[in-house]
Amino acid sequence: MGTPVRLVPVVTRVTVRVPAKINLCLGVGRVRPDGFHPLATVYQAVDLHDELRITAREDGELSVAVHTEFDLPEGMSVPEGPDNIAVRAAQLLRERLGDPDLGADIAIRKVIPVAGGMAGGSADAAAALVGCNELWGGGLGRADLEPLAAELGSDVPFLLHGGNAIGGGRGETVSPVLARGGYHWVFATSSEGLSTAAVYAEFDRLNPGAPEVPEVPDELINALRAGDAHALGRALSNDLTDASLSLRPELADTLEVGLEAGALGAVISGSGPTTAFLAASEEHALDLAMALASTGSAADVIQSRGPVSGARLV
Ligand SMILES: C[C@@](CO)(OP(=O)(O)O)[C@H](O)COP(=O)(O)OP(=O)(O)OC[C@H]1O[C@@H](n2ccc(N)nc2=O)[C@H](O)[C@@H]1O
Ligand SMILES: Nc1ncnc2c1ncn2[C@@H]1O[C@H](COP(=O)(O)OP(=O)(O)O)[C@@H](O)[C@H]1O
Repeated sequence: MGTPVRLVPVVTRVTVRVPAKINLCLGVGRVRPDGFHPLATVYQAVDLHDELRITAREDGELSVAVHTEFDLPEGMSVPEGPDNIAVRAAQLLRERLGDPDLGADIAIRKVIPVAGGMAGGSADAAAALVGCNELWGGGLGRADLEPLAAELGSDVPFLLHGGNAIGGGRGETVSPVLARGGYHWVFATSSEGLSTAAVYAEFDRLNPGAPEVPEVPDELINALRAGDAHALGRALSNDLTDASLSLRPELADTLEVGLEAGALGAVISGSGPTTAFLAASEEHALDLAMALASTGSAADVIQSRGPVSGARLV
């Protein structure tokens, strides 16, 4: 009989990369009794990544430090404490694993715009689930992490998957879309964030007759199946557009500039205020980016590609 063996983590530090998302279509139905809206959306994960470096601790402490690569929208901050959604994700996983001594120092390098409609917080939550599961030897598979992800936020489960996927329910049920091709995007960010809850509330005010069951347009699925960027550009849609424009009218000008500069399609990303423009090629994306940057209305103009994978250890 020797001394009891204490299980120690196999690794002491992991790095996880996690993408942003856009909604190629966002069908929104009438608000449910629980306050959420039924959605019929197609998510695409795009090549704009946050990176989380997570170091194990054995004293049950969870800390977070955030380094942003850009100026935050006015009046906006990313919490560096228990309110950070990456910390909430780690806490939830720890409860699921049932060991209060599990701890971690989480360092987030933020590249995804904050409060921009690109799910940056949700992405960090998905990354923290994947990273801490590895670090703590949790042994949970993606299917086990999904319910935890859904508890953290409606679009967290998609960030575990990535690619192109249909989102149903309140956005948390995710099924992959058979799709072909890669797409070139240009994003125009804003110096002012938009609250998701405020945009949904404005949607309710503007749409008392919203359908109970929203639908994904066939044209969009067909465009993705065919890998046809021109058809995809024509099929982009977002039921939150009027609500976002009602709160931020100047976004209409940005959409117009991109379309006049030849974008195949333009759409507000999720609840906004980031706007997304589809280009036919890398060169076309550069032309669009220059046209958008020259107006000076965007905080930043970013070229990107999609689809890419979800949260991954690197
Ligand atoms: C609009 C979307 C489109 O993908 O993306 P973002 O623009 O935030 O990136 C999502 O629905 C955002 O999902 P997420 O940001 O995870 O929302 P949650 O944390 O679950 O909810 C925040 C708030 O948004 C509202 N909400 C969210 C989802 C939903 N289907 N109906 C809602 O009404 C509720 O008021 C809720 O309190
Ligand atoms: N790790 C995080 N990254 C970004 N925002 C976070 C994070 N944790 C909490 N938040 C809070 O979430 C809100 C922004 O959420 P975010 O996911 O960036 O926007 P959106 O829902 O528009 O995609 C802000 O109020 C921010 O303070």
